[in-house]
Amino acid sequence: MLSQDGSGAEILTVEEMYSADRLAIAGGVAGRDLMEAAGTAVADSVLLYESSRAGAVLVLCGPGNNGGDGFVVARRLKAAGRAVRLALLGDRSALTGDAAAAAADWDGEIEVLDPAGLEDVALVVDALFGAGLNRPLDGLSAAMVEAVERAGLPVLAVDVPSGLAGDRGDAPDGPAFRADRTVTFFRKKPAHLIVPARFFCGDVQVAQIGIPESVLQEISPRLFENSPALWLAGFPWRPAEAHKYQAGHALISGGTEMTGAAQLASRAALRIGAGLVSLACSPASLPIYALANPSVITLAVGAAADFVAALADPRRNAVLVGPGNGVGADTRERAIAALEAGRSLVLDADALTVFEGRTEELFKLTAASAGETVLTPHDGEFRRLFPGIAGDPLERARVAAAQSGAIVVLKGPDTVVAAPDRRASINGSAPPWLATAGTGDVLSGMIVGLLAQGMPAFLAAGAAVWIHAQAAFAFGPGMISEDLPDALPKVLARLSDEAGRAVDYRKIVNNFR
Ligand SMILES: NC(=O)C1=CN([C@@H]2O[C@H](COP(=O)(O)OP(=O)(O)OC[C@H]3O[C@@H](n4cnc5c(N)ncnc54)[C@H](OP(=O)(O)O)[C@@H]3O)[C@@H](O)[C@H]2O)[C@H](O)CC1
Ligand SMILES: [K+]
Repeated sequence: MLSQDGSGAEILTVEEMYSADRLAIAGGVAGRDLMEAAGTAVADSVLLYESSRAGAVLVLCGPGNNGGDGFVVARRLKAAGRAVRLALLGDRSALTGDAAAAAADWDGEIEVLDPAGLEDVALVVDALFGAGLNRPLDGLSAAMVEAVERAGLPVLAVDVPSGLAGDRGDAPDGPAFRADRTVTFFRKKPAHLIVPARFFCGDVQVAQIGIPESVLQEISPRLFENSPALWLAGFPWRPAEAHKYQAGHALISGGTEMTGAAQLASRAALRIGAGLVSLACSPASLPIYALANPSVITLAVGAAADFVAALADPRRNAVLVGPGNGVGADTRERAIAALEAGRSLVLDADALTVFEGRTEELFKLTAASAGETVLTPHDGEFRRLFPGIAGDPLERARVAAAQSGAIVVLKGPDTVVAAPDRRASINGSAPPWLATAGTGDVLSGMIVGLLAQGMPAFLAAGAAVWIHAQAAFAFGPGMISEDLPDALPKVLARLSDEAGRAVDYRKIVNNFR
């Protein structure tokens, strides 16, 4: 599942985090040591980033181990010479276990939580609730959130901003801190990545606190942060001795009116490394495609039957139907032909819309197909194709993948790639300017380009989503879709260095010198 190194891409649910805790403690790590390391990591983050602030750090401690972390933070900051105040929600006598031990090591005053007592405060450390939040904030904690917000004070959240449920990406049910920074432990949770929960966390830092990596074998998480750690080891770099047929052949279905979409997709498929790209289009639109895309093979295809003929060539091993194809029977027939031909297939845009209200027919075909299918809906297409599925993007993509037997790419600022076996990746960052016309066509072209090169669909979709966002970041604001395919090589070059392939390419260049 994970690339060989698998370094740190896993995302753990709250339940899995508690298991990691238990497994670490069962393996001989003392819970108190975990808490000491957690609190120290938070204190270090304050000292590193907030040292400029005059005024007191106010540590808000809750009744559990999140609060226990807070006692460690306060003690460490005080020892480092920072002005620190500590306020506890509930009674000190109610503290148990590691939290009680951490409180016993605190030699300062323990105030009662007081929304009115913020005047000399420069920074709030939120150690009220973390993984254990199980209901919306109310009473004093809710009042505290409001008072801190009104005072405009910066917040550093311990593990998860209080008020946010760690496993959910949707907006919190009640008040929640809007943290400038969150320090979490061992691995991120879904709330740290899924929009809008992610926006309450600010900059998320992951601290290692002594939980051994080996616990992951036992937990075997199914959720990952989309990053090269997940798929770089399986990225289809072109070997030195390769010829173009070894890098696959993508067949892309082009529309007659909207001729831009398939061109963007074709260029992107070539740029991501497909050996050949054939663009199947109507005879009337062929000159438009042929003139504008010299490196793309244009295929005159009239009725759907001709598209079936184009699929007869097994070398055309990956297919994309949808971008600019038009919402009509012909598009649906092309998609069905590709599914029946058992090719690796991306269905995007119109090829999704044409199955509205006909998902049973689609799912029968995707389940029966010998090839892997990738569906790439944006939110609107998703809701039309899967009207009955509710929840946050992660949950919805997972349910749709299970129902359709396909890889589902639910596009958004936190694009989720989900597989039928519940594996899923969340893309943690994409620039706002990526949401512009045509970028979806480029993405679907990148996915089919990687499928053509034999990359497994779950990893191909993840790699394409991540590289797509990075290319957009690299280009910067003002980017339009035409810029994206040509912005890919820079990201690929960076990745090839990261993959340690740089030596090969330099060797090749030196050979030709
Ligand atoms: N491996 C790690 O990640 C480590 C994490 N640590 C820290 O431990 C917390 C989790 O601690 P836990 O005690 O399990 O839970 P919390 O401290 O988050 O919550 C404490 C209790 O608060 C009650 N609760 C929940 N929601 C509310 C609410 N809205 N209002 C009032 N009270 C609430 C609930 O108890 P109930 O009995 O009332 O249900 C919670 O149990 C984790 O976040 C890390 O910060 C370890 O320190 C180190 C290892
Ligand atoms: K917290």
